[in-house]
Amino acid sequence: MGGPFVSDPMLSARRLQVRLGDRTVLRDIDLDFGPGWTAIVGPNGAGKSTLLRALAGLQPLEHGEVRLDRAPLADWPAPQRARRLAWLAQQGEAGGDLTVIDVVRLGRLPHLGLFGLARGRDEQAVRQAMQATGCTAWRHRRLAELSGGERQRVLLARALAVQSPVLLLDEPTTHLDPPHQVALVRQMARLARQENRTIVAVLHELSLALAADRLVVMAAGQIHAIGQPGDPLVQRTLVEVFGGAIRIEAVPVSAGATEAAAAAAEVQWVALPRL
Ligand SMILES: Nc1ncnc2c1ncn2[C@@H]1O[C@H](COP(=O)(O)OP(=O)(O)OP(=O)(O)O)[C@@H](O)[C@H]1O
Repeated sequence: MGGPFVSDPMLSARRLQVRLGDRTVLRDIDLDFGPGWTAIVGPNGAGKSTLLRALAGLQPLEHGEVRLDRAPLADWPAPQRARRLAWLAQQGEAGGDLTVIDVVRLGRLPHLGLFGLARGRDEQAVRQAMQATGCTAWRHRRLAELSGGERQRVLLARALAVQSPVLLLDEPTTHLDPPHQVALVRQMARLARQENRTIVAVLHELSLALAADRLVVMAAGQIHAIGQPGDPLVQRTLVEVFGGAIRIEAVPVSAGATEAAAAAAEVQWVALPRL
């Protein structure tokens, strides 16, 4: 997946423009997303979350259009759209009195048949999502009682339980410890490569983002570069938008614990602070 255009996109944005208050926070965004996982990176305030919200149909646009499976997002009936596109918000809600398993089951709501009856397939999806995020053991605890990282894993499980072809994740690694960050990256790579899912994740952890199939580098409401993590132009732009505060290095894949994040690649790219 190279530039902004992908041959058979699941999700497309054309000439997106968003104004918030008196500021244009997204300007003329053209992007296509097909099967694979894309990381959106850039400095605070670059417009990453606004872009993800726009892609999810949650952000009013000044102009432009988002298409899901070639049809305008606004034309999709809500349940069909919710089956095709799952979303993890930046700041997960506390969840009130709901237990973990009930929260994850919410991910199956768009699939429920007549009278809201859950089928075996729904329970299997819930089980798999809880296993993938390591929250099976707390399934009967209340979401409100969990730590920040535990809650994030439950909300991730809810998004995974949808089993949607398109998955939009806003800072999914927030509060996660390193093993769970790596597990999530492996999970995204697996879903993208083995199940052909289209995954778009806003990430602040640049070394995790550099394991993606494709990076979108944003700053000041615009896209500054798009390409594979090994692309020198993408790497140069990444260093530039962060004001030279980072450097990017190649690490041989056999070098250690983060090996799996790079999957089939020969090297893994890591971003290090320039101290
Ligand atoms: N309601 C609002 N009114 C005016 N400006 C807003 C409003 N909400 C957000 N913004 C501005 O829009 C810009 C983009 O915000 P956004 O949350 O998309 O950035 P981001 O790249 O996700 O940032 P971060 O890395 O800090 O999460 C920021 O400059 C922010 O200050």
